[in-house]
Amino acid sequence: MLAALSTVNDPELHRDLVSLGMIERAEVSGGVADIKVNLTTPACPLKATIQADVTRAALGVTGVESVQVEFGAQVRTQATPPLPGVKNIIVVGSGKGGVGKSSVASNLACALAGTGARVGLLDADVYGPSIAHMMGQGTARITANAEKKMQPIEAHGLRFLSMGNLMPAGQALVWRGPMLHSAIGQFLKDAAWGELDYLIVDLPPGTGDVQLSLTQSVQLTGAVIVTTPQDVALLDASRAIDMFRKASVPVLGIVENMSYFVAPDTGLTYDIFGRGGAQKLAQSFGGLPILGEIPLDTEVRQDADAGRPSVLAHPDSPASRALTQVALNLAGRVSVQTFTGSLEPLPMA
Ligand SMILES: Nc1ncnc2c1ncn2[C@@H]1O[C@H](COP(=O)(O)OP(=O)(O)OP(=O)(O)O)[C@@H](O)[C@H]1O
Repeated sequence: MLAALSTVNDPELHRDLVSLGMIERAEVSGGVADIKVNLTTPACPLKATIQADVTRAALGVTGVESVQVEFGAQVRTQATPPLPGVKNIIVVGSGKGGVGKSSVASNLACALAGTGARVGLLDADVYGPSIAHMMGQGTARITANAEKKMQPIEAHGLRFLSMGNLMPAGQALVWRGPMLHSAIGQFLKDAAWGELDYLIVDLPPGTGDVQLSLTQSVQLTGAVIVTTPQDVALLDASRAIDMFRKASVPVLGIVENMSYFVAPDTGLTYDIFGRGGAQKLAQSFGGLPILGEIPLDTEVRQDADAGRPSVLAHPDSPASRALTQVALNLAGRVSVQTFTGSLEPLPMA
C-alpha cells in the first residue's frame, strides 16, 4: 500500500505523501483500505484533491475494493519556531490606511480558527487599534497571569491582544519609536499566547517603526498585503512589498479588498475602485499570488461593528466565502514556506 501511496504527490509541495511523512496509517483488511493522512494544515485548500488521489492510488492495489480516508493535521514550523509554542507568525500589512487590513486580518484569523487551527491575533496597529472592537471585546481589559504575562483575551475560538484593551476608548497613543518597539516586543514575548499554529498580526498601515520593530524582533513566516484596486493604493502597496523584501520577509500573497460591488437589487456588478489592479501589482513583483478578491459588502462593515466577523456572522455571503478562501490559500502558502523555506508557484483553488 505504501508503494502505491508514494505515487501520490502533495499538490502544493510537489513531493509524495509517504516521503513527506504525511501517511500516518495505511492498512488493508477485508478488501477495505483504511488510510490516515496527516495534512500540513487543517485549513488545507486542496484536501479534496488529496482525497481523490489517495483513493485512486489505493484502489489500484490488488485486493482493495473500497477506501476510507481519514484526515488529521499537524501544522509545521520553520527550523526554529518564531516564539516558543508559536509555529508561524504572519503579518497583515498595507501601504495605505483604510483598505480593510484589520477586517481582513480578523476574518482570516476567525476562518483559520474555524478549521480547528490554534490561532492568535495581535493588533499591532497601535495608532488605530480596531481588533478589540471587531472581535466584540471593546470593553474587555487585558489582565496579567500568575507569571506576570499578559493574558490574551479569548473570543470566537481564538486569542487576541490589542492596544484597544489597554487604553481607554477614544484616547490617542502618543509614543515615540523606542516605546513602540518595546510595546510590540512585550505583546509578542511577554504574553501567554500558549500553543499556536498561526499568530496573525495586524500591522499599522505604511512602512514605519512598528513594521521595522516586528521584522527585527522575531523571524516572521511571511506577510500578506491588503490593497484596494485603485492606483494610489497599489502604489503604496508596492512600497510595503518592497519593505518586506528588503527585510527578507517572504511575501505570501496579495488580497484585493473592495474589488467590486454586486448591487443587491439588480445583481449588476460595479467595479467601484477599478478592478484587477492587484493582478498588475502581483505581476510587477514577478508573479506574487493573489490570495483572493473580496467584494465590497455592507455586511462586512456591519458585522465588524457588531463584533462578529463576517466569516462567522454570515459564512455563506460572497464576501465571507472569498475571505475563507483567502484563509485556506494562505494556510497552503505557509505550508509551502515552512516546508521548503522558499515559495514555489502554487495553483490557486
Ligand atoms: N470588503 C468590505 N466591504 C465593506 N466594508 C469594508 C470591507 N472591508 C473593510 N470594510 C470597512 O472599511 C472600513 C476600514 O476597514 P479596516 O478598519 O479594516 O481598514 P484598515 O486598513 O485596517 O484601516 P486602518 O488604516 O485604520 O488600519 C471599516 O469600516 C470596515 O468595516
